Amino acid sequence: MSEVVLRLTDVVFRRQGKEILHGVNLTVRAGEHWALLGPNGAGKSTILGFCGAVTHPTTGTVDVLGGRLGRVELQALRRSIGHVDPRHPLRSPLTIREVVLTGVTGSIDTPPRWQPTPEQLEQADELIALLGLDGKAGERWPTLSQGERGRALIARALISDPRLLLLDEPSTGLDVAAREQLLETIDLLTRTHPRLASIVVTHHLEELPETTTHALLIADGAVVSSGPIEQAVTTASISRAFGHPIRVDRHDGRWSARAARTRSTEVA
Ligand SMILES: Nc1ncnc2c1ncn2[C@@H]1O[C@H](COP(=O)(O)OP(=O)(O)OP(=O)(O)O)[C@@H](O)[C@H]1O
Repeated sequence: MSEVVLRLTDVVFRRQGKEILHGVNLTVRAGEHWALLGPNGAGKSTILGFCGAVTHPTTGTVDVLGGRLGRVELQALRRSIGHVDPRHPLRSPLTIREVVLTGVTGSIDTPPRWQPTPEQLEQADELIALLGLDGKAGERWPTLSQGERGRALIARALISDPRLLLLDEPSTGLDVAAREQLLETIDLLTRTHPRLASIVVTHHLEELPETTTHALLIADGAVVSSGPIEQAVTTASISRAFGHPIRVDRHDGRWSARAARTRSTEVA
């Protein structure tokens, strides 16, 4: 079996007298691609905060890349985790190439007096091409579409050669074509980076990459189902998690969900 990249054991999280997570278990291994699914307020971002070595659990343990949160230096751990956040707080008009290079420095802006090595520049350009942004390396952040920004941020995350890639609602704000291009790119990573493990957070089954292997479905801070995606994502589990009768389908590797309605003709 592949090595464990991430393990959450009996994780409980309390804030302001409220229990937000009630004992979550999750084991992610190298090469696995997880979806973290659930309705608004279920606790997805909170779980992603542990995976990204950003927050500590109240009780329970979180082991990320062999280091236990609370015992290892978080900054060092974070360098091995690629975190793609669509709300990336960039203010200055960096070019795509510069944005990708901020993945080397782990900063939002290019640090003063920092110069990339020729190898880092070459790697940035290779990733820019891999992410389908060929010929756009010199274009500036404010002029980019949401889809281009998303792909630039994935290149930024990959330049530090992470073992774990976290994608927080990567399709938010994308039109259908941009979403499909992004999903194709994420699928491509399974071939170019076969050891990489990933976790995609989403509310929408339609936004799952075809290459998703596992899913953790949560509702109200508790696990509804977890495991290989075909077992974890079913009409019953999704209906339970979202508190509504939802029919789940899969066609050509892609998932879809819609309300399970009884047609009036069938009722008659
Ligand atoms: N630091 C905090 N203090 C108090 N409550 C918090 C804190 N962090 C999260 N919560 C609460 O915990 C619950 C889970 O939040 P979380 O953001 O993890 O859910 P989510 O599944 O990511 O939701 P969404 O899909 O809306 O982004 C919410 O009710 C939220 O208000």
